[in-house]
Amino acid sequence: MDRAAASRRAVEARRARASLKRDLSTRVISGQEVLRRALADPASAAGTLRVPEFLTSLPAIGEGKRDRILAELGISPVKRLGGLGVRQRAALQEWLDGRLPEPQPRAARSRLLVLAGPTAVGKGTVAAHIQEHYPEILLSVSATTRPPRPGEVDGTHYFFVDDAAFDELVARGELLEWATVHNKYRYGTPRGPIERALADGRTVLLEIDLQGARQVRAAAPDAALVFLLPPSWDELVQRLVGRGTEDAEERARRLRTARVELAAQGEFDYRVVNAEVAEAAREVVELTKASARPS
Ligand SMILES: Nc1ncnc2c1ncn2[C@@H]1O[C@H](COP(=O)(O)OP(=O)(O)OP(=O)(O)O)[C@@H](O)[C@H]1O
Ligand SMILES: Nc1nc2c(ncn2[C@@H]2O[C@H](COP(=O)(O)O)[C@@H](O)[C@H]2O)c(=O)[nH]1
Repeated sequence: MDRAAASRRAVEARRARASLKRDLSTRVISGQEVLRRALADPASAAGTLRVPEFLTSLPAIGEGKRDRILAELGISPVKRLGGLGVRQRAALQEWLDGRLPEPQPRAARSRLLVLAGPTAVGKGTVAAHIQEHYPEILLSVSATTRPPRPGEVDGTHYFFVDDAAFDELVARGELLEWATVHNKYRYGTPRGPIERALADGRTVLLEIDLQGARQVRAAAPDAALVFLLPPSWDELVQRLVGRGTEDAEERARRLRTARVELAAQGEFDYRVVNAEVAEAAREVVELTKASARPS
């Protein structure tokens, strides 16, 4: 293999291990399953994961605890999961089996998932990707008083309504949550389709702003809140400008809100970086899969 190919493979392997560690820490995958994969294929992402990294990716294990476990099991910190000897594997397996079950994350008890994040981070793009590639998940269609952008279709992207119609939706209690976003237009989540989908056992995704996410948390404490992050602030600005749908004044207004939203990311159950749309969508969907598990 030439040097370039070897370096590409090394980058891919690092990415696969990072993704596995994320899945472990969010309990999308169990430690037992990772160990099983490592033993089945020592060259896989699981097999090439170092034992200390594996341990600290497990919920509630910090560096101190990790070092005590390694000493207790007699495993050297340089060992990879796929390179463990028979006795070490057995010791690690026994230790994993003996761990108290972790409390399930919030998502594991809910099928209502909220996707929020600053303007232009890609919420709509990621949500659209999910709608196209994972049709089993219902993407809620919001009502808004904002006028449609070119190409936006009533009933598909939003229900575009005037102020009087929005007032009626609020008065009749037909919205699960609503907010004035960026201090300008009102947006709200119609309650009916969500309640019907949840009653049918479907998972529902809401793409809404921070104020709405807080209201959903209050109304449905089991809902899982996911915050979508940009790779950097500059990239966020670039995406907003590149989208080309707002004038300079509106962009400035949205970026002011973005700073407030970014400061609130700690309120969310999960954070997903949208560097690449399909990968971010996959991460969100993994959370919805966890959410579909019976508690
Ligand atoms: N991973 C990505 N890499 C590069 N560009 C992206 C990525 N995700 C989204 N974009 C682009 O960024 C722009 C903003 O995306 P989008 O409209 O989905 O953001 P949003 O979070 O829904 O914004 P808003 O809250 O303002 O409605 C779009 O032009 C989209 O194509
Ligand atoms: N609270 C709610 N916020 C919503 C809802 N639908 C969309 N949004 C958020 O509004 C902004 C702006 O959207 P845009 O389409 O004008 O760019 C964005 O943050 C959306 O997430 C809703 O039903 N409730």
